[in-house]
Amino acid sequence: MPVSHRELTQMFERVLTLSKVDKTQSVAVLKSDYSNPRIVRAAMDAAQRLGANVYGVELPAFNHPRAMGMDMTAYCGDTPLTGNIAAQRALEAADLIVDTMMLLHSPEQEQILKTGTRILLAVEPPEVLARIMPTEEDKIRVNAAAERLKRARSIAVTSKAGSDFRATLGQYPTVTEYGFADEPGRWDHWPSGFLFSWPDEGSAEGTLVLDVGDILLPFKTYVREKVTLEIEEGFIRRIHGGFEAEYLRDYMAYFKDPEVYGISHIGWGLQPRAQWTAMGLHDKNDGMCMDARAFYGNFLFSTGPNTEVGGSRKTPCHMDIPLRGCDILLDGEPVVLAGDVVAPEASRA
Ligand SMILES: O=c1ccc(O)c[nH]1
Ligand SMILES: [Fe+2]
Repeated sequence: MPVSHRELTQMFERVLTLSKVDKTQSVAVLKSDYSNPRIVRAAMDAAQRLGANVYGVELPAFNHPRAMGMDMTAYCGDTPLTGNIAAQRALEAADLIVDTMMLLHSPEQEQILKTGTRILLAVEPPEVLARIMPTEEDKIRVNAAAERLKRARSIAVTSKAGSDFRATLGQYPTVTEYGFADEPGRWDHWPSGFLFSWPDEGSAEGTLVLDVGDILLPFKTYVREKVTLEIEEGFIRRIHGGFEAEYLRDYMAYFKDPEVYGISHIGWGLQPRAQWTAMGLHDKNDGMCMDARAFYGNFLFSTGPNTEVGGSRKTPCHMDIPLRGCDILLDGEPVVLAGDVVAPEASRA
């Protein structure tokens, strides 16, 4: 439902406070032609009310001629910031950037974070921001799960639908998303509440079955008939099923890039305020549907780029695919069983 400007500003004051914004800080609000002006205004007002030095960085939108759709997660890598060194310097000067245009999965984001600047992505509709306000408790739970994932050397995912996937872990870092950017060099996304890593290169193997009700992002569709992905040596080798399988095959083939079939970040959702059902109540262009990525107990896997953790796959095609009802085991020990979080205890809602 609609959120008033006053409430949206107060929400930003709360989340920027959690992100350690105060009168000692400088805050840059990064925007482009397609940013939600209400979010830009609320972020600017809230940062000023917290006493920070506030400035705006506006970049002309960048449309890649082959990108399809409006979802910024669909076509990754090049952004309105790409190649604009002066704007990047202006952003690196900030203690915190509120990103209302999306730098995620771009090399520039990593370069900026390496300077110690924090980045908070905020592009979802105000109603979603309000329903999934981040809390210190979310941080504690996500970090508890991250302590377990950091130690893991293998992951196995199975489901009644027929998934039987495994990979080794350790080559790449664990990434947490709990909704506020409170530590130097941290990127986070409001709203969120999940964690992930990447399979060791070439180690992802087996089958992932997208069952009825699972979600395909950025298509923003619920699967209606099973799609089976066969994975060997880190890459999807076969996609079969009915219409959705054909649609996914054709969509990925469009990029004419073998790297689109690489398995990207894999992890699970820990946000009880995110709902599997929420996507059905929004238009495709309302936002990127973080409910689907963060809902409690999902297995979220993705395809394509791994540049944000130093990988070599800089393909633009990125699919985020959350599955319900999976068992997720780390080193043979369950963290999720039948789509419910079972361990570590400190991560359970
Ligand atoms: O918060 C996000 C959003 C998209 C994505 O691919 C990862 N994390
Ligand atoms: Fe993703």
